[in-house]
Amino acid sequence: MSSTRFPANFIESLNYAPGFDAERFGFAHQNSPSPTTIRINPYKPHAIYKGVQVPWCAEGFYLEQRPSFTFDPLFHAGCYYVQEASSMFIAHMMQYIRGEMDDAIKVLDLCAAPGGKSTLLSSAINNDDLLVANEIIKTRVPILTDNLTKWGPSNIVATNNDPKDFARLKNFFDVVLVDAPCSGSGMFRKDPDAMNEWSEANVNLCHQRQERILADVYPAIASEGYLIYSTCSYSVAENEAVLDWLCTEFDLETVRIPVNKEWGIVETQSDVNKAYGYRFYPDKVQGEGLFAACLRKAGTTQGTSNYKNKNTQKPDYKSIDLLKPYIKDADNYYYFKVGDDWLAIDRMHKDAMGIVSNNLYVKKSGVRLGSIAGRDLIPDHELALSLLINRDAVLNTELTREQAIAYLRRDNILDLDTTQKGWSLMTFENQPLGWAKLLPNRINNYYPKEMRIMSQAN
Ligand SMILES: C[S@@+](CC[C@H](N)C(=O)[O-])C[C@H]1O[C@@H](n2cnc3c(N)ncnc32)[C@H](O)[C@@H]1O
Repeated sequence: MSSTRFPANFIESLNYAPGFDAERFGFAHQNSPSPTTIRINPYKPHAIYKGVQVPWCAEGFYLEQRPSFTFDPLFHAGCYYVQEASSMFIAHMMQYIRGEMDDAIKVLDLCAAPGGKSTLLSSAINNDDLLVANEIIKTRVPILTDNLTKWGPSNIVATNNDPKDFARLKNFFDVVLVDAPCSGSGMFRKDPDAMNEWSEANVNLCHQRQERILADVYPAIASEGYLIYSTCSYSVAENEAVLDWLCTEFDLETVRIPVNKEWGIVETQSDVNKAYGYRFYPDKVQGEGLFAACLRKAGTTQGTSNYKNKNTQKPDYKSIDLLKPYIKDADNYYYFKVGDDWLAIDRMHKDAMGIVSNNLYVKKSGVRLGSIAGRDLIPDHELALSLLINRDAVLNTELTREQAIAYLRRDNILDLDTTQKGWSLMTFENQPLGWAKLLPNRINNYYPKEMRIMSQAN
């Protein structure tokens, strides 16, 4: 048996990492393949195949095989997200701390693309809560917003900002998740190419960047609010050492998260401040490498509620009345315009969204409904996949699997027997995929070009 070739000094560098067992760790990398896991969307219930449950996440499941997700219409409908099992532990942390807070909360996912943890946080919070999902790298924002669109809720705002911009929102967020960019050793089994990037020097650079990101966002955490910090690195420098630095530099105290011993998670404490952290090793859990920790900000910080918020849009009741039939519980939403398009967000999030959009670069807020031409709504893709759509107000056309794949490729849909005319939701197993316009002798496919299936294999 040949052994996995880890980068030079990698194994030695982990000798003091809590719970690290070089032999078992090497064996797991050589002999046990990465499990395939999905997390189902609780807002889009569907009888999809569910395997064995991920111990720390009620919505996570191990699959026996890796199917072709690209050619599963339910994947495109947002019925589930393909996510590595250890990462789902953030849902367990979020549920625990959500239980400690009574009122509606505002949550920030600071390093959010492609959106795995944003969709996970979205499932762990209430409708009264607001999630802001931020990504610094502009080219990574579309994948984030596409995944949020597919997931469906309307209580999410996506932004494209540098962490330092969040200093403008002092004491604004009750929970901040920093899923930090890291040296990536936790992904070595799943993605062996990641080993080429690893070096001790890079671990140190990552450590410095992690401190910078955390220092930048710290002012945005509310008094008595929570910071969840996670990496997919095994290195102490990127994990426990960062906790020690946080506890020394800022008014933060450790939060111990209850974990079941049988889950195989290693609970650690940092050297100096004894801050709790949770380590995942592939030889101890069915999942990849992860580190996660939770800290709480002391309740003494003086905040300001004097945020920049100049929301001056006057309501256009004629247009809003035209939109309302398309929306379930339509009076619960605030309707506003961006360019020609109408958007809707839960009424209780109007002020918070106003503050966010006056201070940050917003790329998506609530649900984009579409534009109004004459007395008709030209519906947006976001509306089709959202949870707020009133499906009784529009046509619904059910597709076979082959037709659904053709639709998702933006090909012609063959053998579609329909006498109905107008805008229609195209559905597969009753789950909306997007819009098409049914015309007397053809169908116009409005599935977004940039989201279409490109791959030819099926
Ligand atoms: C570990 S990934 C996030 C994965 C994501 N949370 C998920 O679960 O799908 C780290 C993210 O941080 C972003 N990032 C890179 N450099 C950054 C910086 N200096 N400040 C903030 N975010 C950064 C990356 O673009 C990347 O999207």
